[in-house]
Amino acid sequence: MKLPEGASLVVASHNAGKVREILALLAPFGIAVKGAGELGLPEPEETGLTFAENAILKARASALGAKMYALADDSGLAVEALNGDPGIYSARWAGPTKDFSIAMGKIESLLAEKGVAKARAKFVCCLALSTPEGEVETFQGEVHGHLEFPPRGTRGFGYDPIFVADWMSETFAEIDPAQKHAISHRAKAFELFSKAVLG
Ligand SMILES: O=c1nc[nH]c2c1ncn2[C@H]1C[C@H](O)[C@@H](COP(=O)(O)OP(=O)(O)OP(=O)(O)O)O1
Ligand SMILES: [Mg+2]
Repeated sequence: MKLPEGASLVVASHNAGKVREILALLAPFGIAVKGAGELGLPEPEETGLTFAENAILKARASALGAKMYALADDSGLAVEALNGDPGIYSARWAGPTKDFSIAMGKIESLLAEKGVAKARAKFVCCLALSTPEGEVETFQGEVHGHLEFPPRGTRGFGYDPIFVADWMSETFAEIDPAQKHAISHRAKAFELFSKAVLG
């Protein structure tokens, strides 16, 4: 589907780090963008069992609530040796206070128990666009790499301080945001989204 000329878009996320990245990716397209928070839209319960299901339910909730086009992002870190955990539960592993040092510590201890060093992992991002009527389309991207402990870097958000992409030596929290936008799971999903919807 195409975003109609002049239509504005709600970014259906309550995660400030994510919203910052999506706004940066959207910036070159000159679309009027609003945040779900500023429109007072609720944060729906993420009852889906896949990234796509959760992205769709978040996009629909904002689109129907605001009567606007809405773009949602469901994403997470999947660790191979942990059978893909935390996966769609990546935000929930950080607990109600959203403390990612707890979540990263949990991954570190689970890997230590298994005796796994430099665990293979990937970030996954599924973007869902909903029309004001609730018709949806999804776009998914991944970036592959491994985990390093202890966490390093102060940029980015979430699990960025332990993730090192293939062919890189710095974590996602150490690199320039522009470098992350060149290779990230979110950037890859956004590339598919922008070609299909904004092109
Ligand atoms: O680029 C990333 N760099 C580091 N960590 C990341 C990234 N992308 C997702 N993640 C982790 C943290 C985030 O909290 C969780 C997504 O969970 P997810 O439910 O999709 O988002 P959320 O609850 O934080 O905000 P919201 O649902 O309102 O969009 O995965
Ligand atoms: Mg969430």
